[in-house]
Amino acid sequence: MRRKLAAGNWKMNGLVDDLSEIKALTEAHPDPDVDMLICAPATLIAQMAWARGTHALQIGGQTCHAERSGAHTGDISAPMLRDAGASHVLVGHSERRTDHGETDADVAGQAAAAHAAGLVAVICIGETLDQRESGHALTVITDQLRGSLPPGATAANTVIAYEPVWAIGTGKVPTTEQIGEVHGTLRATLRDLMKQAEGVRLLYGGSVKGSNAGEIFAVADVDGALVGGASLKAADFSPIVSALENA
Ligand SMILES: O=C[C@H](O)COP(=O)(O)O
Repeated sequence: MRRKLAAGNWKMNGLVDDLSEIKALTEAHPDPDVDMLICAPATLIAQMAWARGTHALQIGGQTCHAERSGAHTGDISAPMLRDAGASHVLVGHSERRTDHGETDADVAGQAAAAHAAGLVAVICIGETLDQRESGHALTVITDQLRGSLPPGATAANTVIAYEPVWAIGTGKVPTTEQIGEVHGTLRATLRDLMKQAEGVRLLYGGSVKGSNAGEIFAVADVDGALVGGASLKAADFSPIVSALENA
C-alpha cells in the first residue's frame, strides 16, 4: 500500500513572515493520515524545519546540483539541502528544464546525487501543449521517465510527479481520463525499469485546488499531488490535504 503524499512547491515565493502559513498548516493537520511535504526556497529550508517543530511535515528543496560540492557559484548541493533540514528535493521541474536548459541526463544526475545524500528525489516530468495536441504525450513522458530515473532508484527514495506543462499555473487541468492514461503508462514503464515499481508514488501536478482535488485523487495510480500556487496559503492547501486523506 502506497502512503499518499500531499506536496507543495513554493517556487520562488516566501519570506520569513510566510512561515506563519506553516504554523497554520501544521495546526490544521496535527496528525495527518497522509505524508505532507513543502518544497521551500533554499533560503527558508532551515527556518521552515524549525517552524514545523515536532510535526511530521517534511521539507524539500526545489533543485540540487549533481556534485556534492565545488566551484558552482549560486548552486546548492544535495548534502547542503540535507544539512539544512530537507528530506526531499524536486528535480527536473519543467521550470528548471525551461529556464536552465536541464536535460533528462542532468535530472538523472541530480536524482542520483539526492539519493547519495539520503534525500528522496521527486522527479518531475510532463509534456507541453504542442506535444499533447500532436498526440505525443505518452511517448514524451515515457522517454522523460526513462531518461530521468537514475540507477539505484527505489520506491523509498523516488517519487514521480506528472505535471503537464500546459496545466501549470493556468487553471487548465487534464481530464481524469487523460491523467489516468498517463499514470497507468508511468506505472507500466516503471515495471520495465525497476523491481519496486508498485511502491513508487505517482503525483499529479498542475492547477490542483481544493475544488478539483477530490476527483483527481479518485483516479487510479494517483498517489497525491504536487501543488504550486495553492500550496502558498494554509487555507488553500489544507482542503487539498483533507481531500487526499479522504480519497
Ligand atoms: O510544482 C508545482 C507545479 O508546477 C504546479 O503548479 P500550480 O499548482 O501552480 O499549477
